[in-house]
Amino acid sequence: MSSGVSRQRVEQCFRLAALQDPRANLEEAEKWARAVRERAARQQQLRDGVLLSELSRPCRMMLLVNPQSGKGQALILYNNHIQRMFNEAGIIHTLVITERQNHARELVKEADLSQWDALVIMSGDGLLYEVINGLLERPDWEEAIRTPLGILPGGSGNALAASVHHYSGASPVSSEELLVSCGFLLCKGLVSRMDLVSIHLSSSPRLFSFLSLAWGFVADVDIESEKYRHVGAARFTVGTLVRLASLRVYKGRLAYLPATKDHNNQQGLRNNMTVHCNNQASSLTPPPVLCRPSRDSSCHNTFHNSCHSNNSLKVRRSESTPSRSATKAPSGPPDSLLVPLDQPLPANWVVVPEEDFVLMLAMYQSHLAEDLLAAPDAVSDDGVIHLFYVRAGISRTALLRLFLAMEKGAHLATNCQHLVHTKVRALRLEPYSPKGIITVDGEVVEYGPLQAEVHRGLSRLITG
Ligand SMILES: Nc1ncnc2c1ncn2[C@@H]1O[C@H](COP(=O)(O)OP(=O)(O)OP(=O)(O)O)[C@@H](O)[C@H]1O
Repeated sequence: MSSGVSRQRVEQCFRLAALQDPRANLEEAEKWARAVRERAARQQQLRDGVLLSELSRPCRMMLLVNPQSGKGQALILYNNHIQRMFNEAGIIHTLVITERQNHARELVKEADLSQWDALVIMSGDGLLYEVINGLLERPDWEEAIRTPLGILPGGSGNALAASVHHYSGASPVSSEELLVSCGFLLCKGLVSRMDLVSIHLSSSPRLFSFLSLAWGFVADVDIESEKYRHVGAARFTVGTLVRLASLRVYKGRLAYLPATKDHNNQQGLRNNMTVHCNNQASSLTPPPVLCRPSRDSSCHNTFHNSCHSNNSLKVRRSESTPSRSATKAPSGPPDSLLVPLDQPLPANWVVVPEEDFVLMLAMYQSHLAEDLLAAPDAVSDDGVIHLFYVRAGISRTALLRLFLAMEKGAHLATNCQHLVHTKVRALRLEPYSPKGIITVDGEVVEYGPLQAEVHRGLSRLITG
């Protein structure tokens, strides 16, 4: 009744304004047409299952801010941009300033989640990692992990924020504009599903990752560039150049369970808490694509799907800080595709023939950092791990070209014969090199054998 009355009033206002100022007619009509189009598109997305729901109004958010993230400006950015935006949008939010590592994790483990419509993180990706793993450590994890999560970029990597912006269809923007864009998307409050990947390390509890798993060049740059944090996102460029000068080869065995056509066809069929599994399905995998010969003489022939990846993210590593994998194991769903790490792989897995790598990167969101579009066709809940690896033998020039192309997501079109991209549902990595770095969501974990399995749409993400 009241909404009918208010709609009548709005329509009258529109007609009145149109009559009074004919010059504004076109502008006004375009505004209305845009609003109608956007609403229709949103409703279609809700029907298609791309969007799950809208946040209820008024909305109550817990906003977790890491004041140390990025250049230490997160609170200033909140005061300058977010506070007013949220107030105008009628979002009731409680600001929680994190004080130390694992503070956010402890908070969400204990929180009465019925009081919150969403948990929003204003920081780099590390704080969201803590929140997700904290939610999955709760006895009521099945319900808790469905709490809508939001991200506001406050770090120097901001990969998830850049991915959310990308999923909204908007063009790339600068850091501060990214913050405003993500704030706006949070105010819209449209909720999608987000894949999580469970990761087993040899002697640490299972952990959950929402962004990436890296070994070799990418992980090295990520960690080594920590010392250049003061230059912001440019630290990855500096780190890449430094690491290129001392390019290394890593030995190991990589194997994976391919994503199947069957699985991809099921994209519209959403399964809340379990992954669609088909252990018999490797025969349905698309045949490997022979890459076109590259004009770059440093690249040799190979097979497999084309493509590749890059570098970066932030990471805070300190000897006095417990490692990411050192905390209590989350509960969470079972891993139906994995056998124990010390057992042979199931027969339907593919073992990569090469044993010499420059990098391995598994991505489940589109961006590896604000300006690194590593997996351009990834969406938040496609149920696949985008696996990239670069075989040894690539020249420094070719590797640099890949990273530069990645800024626009064009690395997949460079036809580099050393770059392989394939979509998988699970993987196992056994490094042979005695030393190295492995990162999960941009931070260091125990170095050694590991395996991972994607859990489709396990969590909820506000994507706008
Ligand atoms: N007040 C604090 N002081 C120090 N560390 C904190 C504080 N609050 C949270 N942390 C920890 O900082 C770690 C890194 O945070 P996060 O990744 O969000 O930011 P960042 O490292 O600055 O981001 P980026 O890598 O994008 O630069 C998290 O693991 C978190 O536990």
